[in-house]
Formats: sequence, structure tokens, C-alpha cells
Amino acid sequence: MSLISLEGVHKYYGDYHALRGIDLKIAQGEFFSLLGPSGCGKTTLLRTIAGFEDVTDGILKIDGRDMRRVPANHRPTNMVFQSYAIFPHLSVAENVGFGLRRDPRSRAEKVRAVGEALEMVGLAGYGERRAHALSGGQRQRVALARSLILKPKVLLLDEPLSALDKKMREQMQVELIKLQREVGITFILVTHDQEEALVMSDRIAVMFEGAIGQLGDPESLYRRPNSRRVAGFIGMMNFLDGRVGSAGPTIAVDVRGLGRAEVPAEQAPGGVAEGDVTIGIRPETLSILFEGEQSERRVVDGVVDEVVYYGDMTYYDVRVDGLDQPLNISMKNLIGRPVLDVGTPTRIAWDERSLVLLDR
Ligand SMILES: Nc1ncnc2c1ncn2[C@@H]1O[C@H](COP(=O)(O)OP(=O)(O)OP(=O)(O)O)[C@@H](O)[C@H]1O
Repeated sequence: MSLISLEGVHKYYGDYHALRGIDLKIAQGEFFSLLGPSGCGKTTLLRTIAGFEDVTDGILKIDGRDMRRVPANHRPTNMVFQSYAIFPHLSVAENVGFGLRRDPRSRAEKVRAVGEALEMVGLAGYGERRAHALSGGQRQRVALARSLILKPKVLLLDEPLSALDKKMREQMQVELIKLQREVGITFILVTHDQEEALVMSDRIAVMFEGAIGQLGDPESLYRRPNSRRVAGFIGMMNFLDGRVGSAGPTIAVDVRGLGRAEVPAEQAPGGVAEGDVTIGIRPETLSILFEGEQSERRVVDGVVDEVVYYGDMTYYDVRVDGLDQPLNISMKNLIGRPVLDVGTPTRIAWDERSLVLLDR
């Protein structure tokens, strides 16, 4: 049975239709992310699950129980906020134990619970520190410990890492995954950072304008986006014009600039009809053929138009006859492989298996 289930959930703020028929089931122990551009409704959906917003229409159940008229503080959920609202004048231990104020357990038991929670988030021994003397990452851990100590069934995280610098954010991502596996609590994360969602989640719902555009595990979202919008939001993608000649178990498609291709139907996850389509190709599935290299794959000629060097990778824009936009190609930098200059004539290898057929 799913821990959280939403059926036809709508939310209006006055006339504004913020959630437009959300159907979603989230399992016990899942790391689930809500991903989407600013204003798509992900925070609204999270706050609806938490009970800070009511459902205008539809059904929300947690643990089999209808949540209508169940206030936030009586739900088995706990929210960790973006602006880690910890009390600077209290000690770390006092902050973490804050939610146990009215708990009937003895003082000794509470002290033990605080110690356990601090240990979980890697802050054992920090209990006596004043909260204001902590780094951003440490404060975020205190906020987490403060939620975990309440033993919620579901932890709701609203952009919890957005205030941290890149290195710290990446470190905390790994720690959060480990922590979630250890405690086995369902995590629902709101993020607009696609990389964060891909790294951390078991499954992701990609949202646009109050609705779910696609729901899936990170790999299927990346490899088989069901629309141009999803494809453009997750990772880099080249979009080419194409024309479908016949659509059956394999789809015959004419890809402008590249040529004819036969594509298995599973590479059109959104479905496809005869006529004009958009074709997606990820930059890392195209490769530049360097001096003397041969390829079994299809090959097309081009000229290097732009080069961006990233240390481990180089990103090339390569002009190809018949295409309005250059192709974006990412190449791993290997020893003995030169970085090409702008203007270098080159050949590009591509593969029918990496084409994705998308709506226009
Ligand atoms: N209390 C409110 N009253 C009226 N409109 C609201 C309210 N809260 C949110 N909205 C609107 O609902 C839409 C969805 O907002 P929401 O905060 O859920 O988006 P989001 O996807 O979380 O975006 P962001 O990443 O910018 O936080 C927005 O257009 C927002 O302006």
C-alpha cells in the first residue's frame, strides 16, 4: 500500500488554479522529489501534504487515512524549511529537543533522544554549542535533527540545500541519501535543481503549471523524456526537426541535418503520429571523430563553431549543413586527445538508439 496517495487534487488560491488534478502515490521509504520551474506548484503541493494548505478538490490520504480536516500538527509529517529557522540564542541540543517540550518522556530519555538525533546527522558532541556559532551546513543538519527526533513517517524538505555553496550542497546531498536509507523515513524533496533531483531520488515528478508532466525514476526521465518540455528541463538536449514517415513498431523518421533513421517505438515515450516531430539527442551521445578514428555508427560532417573547456570535459558547438543551430557535443578529455580549435572541420558520429522523438 502506498503511504501517501493523492487523487484528482486541485488547489485554488482565489481564482488562481495552482494544482490542476494531481494523481500521485508515494511508497513507504521512498526518496521522492518534486521538480519543476519556479511557480509550477511544487511548494504548494508539499504544503498541501503537510496540511499548511487545504485541498480545494480531490482526496489526500496518508497511511490510508483521509487528511481532510486533519491539521498539520496532527499529521505524521514534518517539514524542514528552506530558511533553516533555528533559534540562534539556544544551544544545538536545545534546538534539537525543541519539539519534545510537551513530550511526557523523562529528562534523561529526552537527552538520549537528542544525542541520537545529533549522531544521525553527524553532529555528535555539538550539543552544547550555541547555534549561532555554526556553519550553514551545520545549521541545516540541526534543522534535520530537530525534525527527525519527532519520528515522522514523512519528512518534507523544501529546497533544504539551496542556501549552501556548491561543494557543501553536494556533500549534504550524499549525506541526506545515506541518512534517508538509515532511518527508512519517506522523504519528499522540493527542488528546482534537476541535478539534485537526479542524484538523490528514487522517483521524480516533473511539474509544469500545476500538473505533473512526467513521473519516473531518474534514468527513465533522462533517457526517455515524454515531451520537449521535460527533455529541455532535465539535462542538456539538442532539438532537431524531423518528419515521421510511418509509425509502427519501428518509426521511420527523417532527421533534418542527419538523415533517415529507424527508431524503435519505445524511443517515442510520449507517443508519435505521422508528420512533423522534434527529435532530441543528448550531447554526450554524439561524438567527434578525431584524426584517424573510424566509427561503426552513422557519420556526418561539421565544423567546430565554439569550444568551452571544463577540465574533465570539453563542450563543442559544431555546425552541420542543413541545421539552423549548431549541435552541442560533450566529449570527455582523454590523454592524447587534442582540444579542437574553432573552425576545425570534423566528423560527428551519431546513433539511432540515442534519438528521442518528442512532441513539437
Ligand atoms: N498564498 C498564495 N496566494 C495566491 N497565490 C499563491 C499563493 N501561494 C502560491 N501562489 C501561486 O501559486 C503558484 C505556485 O506557487 P508555488 O510556491 O507552489 O511554486 P513553486 O513551484 O514552489 O515555485 P518556487 O520554486 O518559485 O518556490 C505561483 O504562481 C504562486 O504565485
